Amino acid sequence: MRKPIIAGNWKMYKTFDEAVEFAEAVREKIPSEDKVDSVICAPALYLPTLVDIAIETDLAIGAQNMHFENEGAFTGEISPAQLSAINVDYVILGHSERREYFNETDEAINKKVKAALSHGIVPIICCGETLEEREAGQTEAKVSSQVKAALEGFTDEEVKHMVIAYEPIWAIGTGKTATADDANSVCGKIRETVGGLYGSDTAESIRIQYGGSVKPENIEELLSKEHIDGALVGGASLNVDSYLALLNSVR
Ligand SMILES: O=C[C@H](O)COP(=O)(O)O
Repeated sequence: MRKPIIAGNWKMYKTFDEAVEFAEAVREKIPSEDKVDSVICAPALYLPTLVDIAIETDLAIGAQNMHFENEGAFTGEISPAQLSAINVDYVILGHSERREYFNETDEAINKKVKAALSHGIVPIICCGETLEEREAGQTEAKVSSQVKAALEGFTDEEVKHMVIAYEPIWAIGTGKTATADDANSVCGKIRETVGGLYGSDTAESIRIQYGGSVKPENIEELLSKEHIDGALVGGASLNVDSYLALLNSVR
């Protein structure tokens, strides 16, 4: 039985005061971590404060990106060592916005996954197809090649602790959600890909989220599907009531 994981991705939203207000409002209302892993991935400059607010609660804090080197002359970047030193638990890697606007490659993402694991940070590895790729029948090939590239060179145990987020790019921030059956089918293919690389035990253990216009109104149906173990949520994670409703949708 895989524990659901619901992660909010705040992207480049919220001022510092808004972030603090949100974390203070939700911290005592997070469902038990025995039931669901509840994560907020916030802009980097808020992370130390949010980690402090979330300490000794069931809320976990994540970053939205990081470099793969521990230190160096990389202006503007943040390292895995810096994130782990402030007790950040998760990091989103390879989000489609990073791939598209910041030229992140599969190779860099693979290095980042390695770096995250070596610092005890759980990577949330994103994959997903464009509308053109979907219409050309290339969804499975695209997603599977992204997953293979990101997961190259690990042990079974390491892979079991990763999280994969399937986010069809055409469903991000558009209000269009993949149907629960379509999302489940692609998440099932991702599981098969992981199984082909690391065996069925690992495939059954790794958690796969769906992301793309997830809201309190559609999360229950998504979570009811066999291969969907949670959600990576943008817009609907920015509001206290809606974030808590997403978490409380886990039965
Ligand atoms: O990382 C989150 C996704 O990009 C989904 O964003 P959204 O829920 O606003 O569609």
